[in-house]
Amino acid sequence: MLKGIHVPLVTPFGPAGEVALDAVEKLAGHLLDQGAAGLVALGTTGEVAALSPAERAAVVEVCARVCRERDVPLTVGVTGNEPRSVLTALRELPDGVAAALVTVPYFLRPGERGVIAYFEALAAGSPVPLVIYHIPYRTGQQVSAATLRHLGRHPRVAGVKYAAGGIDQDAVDLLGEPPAEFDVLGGDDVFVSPLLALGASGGILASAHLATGRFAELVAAWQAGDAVRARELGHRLARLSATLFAEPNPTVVKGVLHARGLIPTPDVRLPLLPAGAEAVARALSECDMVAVHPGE
Ligand SMILES: O=C(O)C1=N[C@H](C(=O)O)C[C@H](O)C1
Repeated sequence: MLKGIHVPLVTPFGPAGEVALDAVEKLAGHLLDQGAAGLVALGTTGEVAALSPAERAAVVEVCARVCRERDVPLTVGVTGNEPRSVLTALRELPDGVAAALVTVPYFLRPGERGVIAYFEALAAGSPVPLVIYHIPYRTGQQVSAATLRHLGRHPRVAGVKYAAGGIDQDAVDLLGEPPAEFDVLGGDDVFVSPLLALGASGGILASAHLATGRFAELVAAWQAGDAVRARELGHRLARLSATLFAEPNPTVVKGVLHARGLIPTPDVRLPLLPAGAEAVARALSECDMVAVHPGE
C-alpha cells in the first residue's frame, strides 16, 4: 500500500511563531512535484509534540487537501502510548487519510506481548490501516521480526516504519520472509539504501525534503535490480542524510529549506533550538553534490 518515498513534512513557522499553513501547502506540492509518492503529516519531523490540537488539525487539513488533489496517500502520525486515547485520535482523523503512523508504546516498555495486544486493540477499532513505527532508541521497546510478522498478518496493519538505528538481525529476518501485503519502509535515513537492498518497499525520510527525486531514483534502482547505480546513489544520499542529521531533526532540514526559500523561517519550537550556520552550510553543500540541477 505504501511504496516509494514518503516525506514526513516539517511544520514551517512564520515570523511571529505561527504555523505557516500557506508554506505547508507550497512545500507539500513541491515535494510531490519532485517525486515523493506520498506525505506524512505530524511525524517527529513535524514537531508534533510542540503543536496545539488546533494547529495539528489545520496541518492535517491542508495536507489532506493537497494529497487528495494529487491522488497520493497521506499518512498521519498519531502519538500516545495507551490505546483509549490513541483510538480516539484515530477515529477523529478526517476522511481521505490513507494510513496512521503509530509509534510502539514508548517509555512504559510493556514487552513484546504487550506490544502485540496494544496493536491488536488499535487495529480492531481503527478506521484506517496502521503503520507501526518501530524506533527502539526513542521508545525503549525492542520489537522482534517475529512480532512484526505476527502483527503484519492483521488485515488492518499495512506496514512498519523500520528505524532500529541500523541494519539489525531482525531487519534481515523480517525482510527474508515478510507477511503478504505488508510494507517495510526505511525510517533511518542513513540506512535506507541497505534496507531497500534487502527488499524494503520505500522510506519515510526527513532527508527527502531535499534531493527528493534522487531518493525516488534510489528506490527505483534497487527495485529494478540496478545494484551499481543504487549503491553509488545510496552512498551519496547517506552522506547527505548524515549532514542533515548532524543536529537534532528537523533543525538542519529546516535551515536548508529556509536557505532555499522553501519555508519562511528556519524556526523550531522548544526544546529544539535552530541549527548552527555551519551545519546548515555543510548540508547545503552536500545537497548541491547530489543534485542534478542546482538548487534541486
Ligand atoms: O518524522 C518522521 O517520520 C521521521 N523522524 C525521524 C526522526 O526524527 O528520528 C527521522 C525520519 O527521517 C523520519
